[in-house]
Amino acid sequence: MNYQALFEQIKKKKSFLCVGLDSDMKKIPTHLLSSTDPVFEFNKAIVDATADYTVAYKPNVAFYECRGAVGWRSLEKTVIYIKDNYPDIFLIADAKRGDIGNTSKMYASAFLENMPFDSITVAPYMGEDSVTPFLEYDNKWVILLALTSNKGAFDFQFFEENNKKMFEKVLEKSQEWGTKENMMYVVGATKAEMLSDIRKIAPDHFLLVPGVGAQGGSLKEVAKYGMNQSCGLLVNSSRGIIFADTSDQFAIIAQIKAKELQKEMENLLIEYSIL
Ligand SMILES: O=c1ccn([C@@H]2O[C@H](COP(=O)(O)O)[C@@H](O)[C@H]2O)c(=O)[nH]1
Repeated sequence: MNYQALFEQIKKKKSFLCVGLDSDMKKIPTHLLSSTDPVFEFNKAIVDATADYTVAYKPNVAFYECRGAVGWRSLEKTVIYIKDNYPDIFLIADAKRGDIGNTSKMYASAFLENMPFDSITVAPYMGEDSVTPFLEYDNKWVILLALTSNKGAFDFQFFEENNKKMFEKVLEKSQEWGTKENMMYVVGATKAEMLSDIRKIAPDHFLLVPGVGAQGGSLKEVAKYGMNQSCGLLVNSSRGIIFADTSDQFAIIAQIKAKELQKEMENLLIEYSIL
């Protein structure tokens, strides 16, 4: 999916929501546990309930990898199900990969070639040759960690040299490798006030913004400081939607939560003249 197609989806659905499929086996509703693949059944129900309100899904690979081959199979079935049934929805592998070039090539092939993901999150720490192998696929995206939502972000990302913070250097330098058509950045909703400075360095790029819902970030603040003329935002909520309820009503409650966020997003898209 390219930049314009993503923007068209945002306008069509009046939403810039990304639903995070952090499908922790320990939280799967008990009535699904007797099926052969409870995580896939859970994801399928969540996807069918929320697809009208979201433009992206983001399975966090950790929740699948931790279960070995069975988990990988659930992940693969989930992304194939989404691509087959909702082909216009943007798929993010939240895998936070990045290694020497020769190894990054293998990670890129795993997620962008052998599974139908549109994008993958990548850690920038190892620099250019660790990132560029992910950029070799047409219509696929790298989502580079810039300023993360967690407390540990303050350990390295604010390190300053020549008046430039490390995350600002990441935003600036990486624009030599990719463009707004194949690179996005992760910026945590918990640090929304930093978005206006980030927009000075990356005015046009899409930003993947996790941290609303369970981590307490404010959607309003994110839109106020981060929205650009093409919206430029994919705001993720995982636990706040998929585990809002863990009874046999989980899918309908997830739908209500996704619809609430979509409605808030619609109002913000109107307020900032995108719709
Ligand atoms: O800075 C970051 C980068 C990634 N994440 C991931 O996003 C989701 C957030 O889940 P919630 O349940 O909505 O808190 C999760 O997969 C994180 O690993 C992030 O939170 N912050």
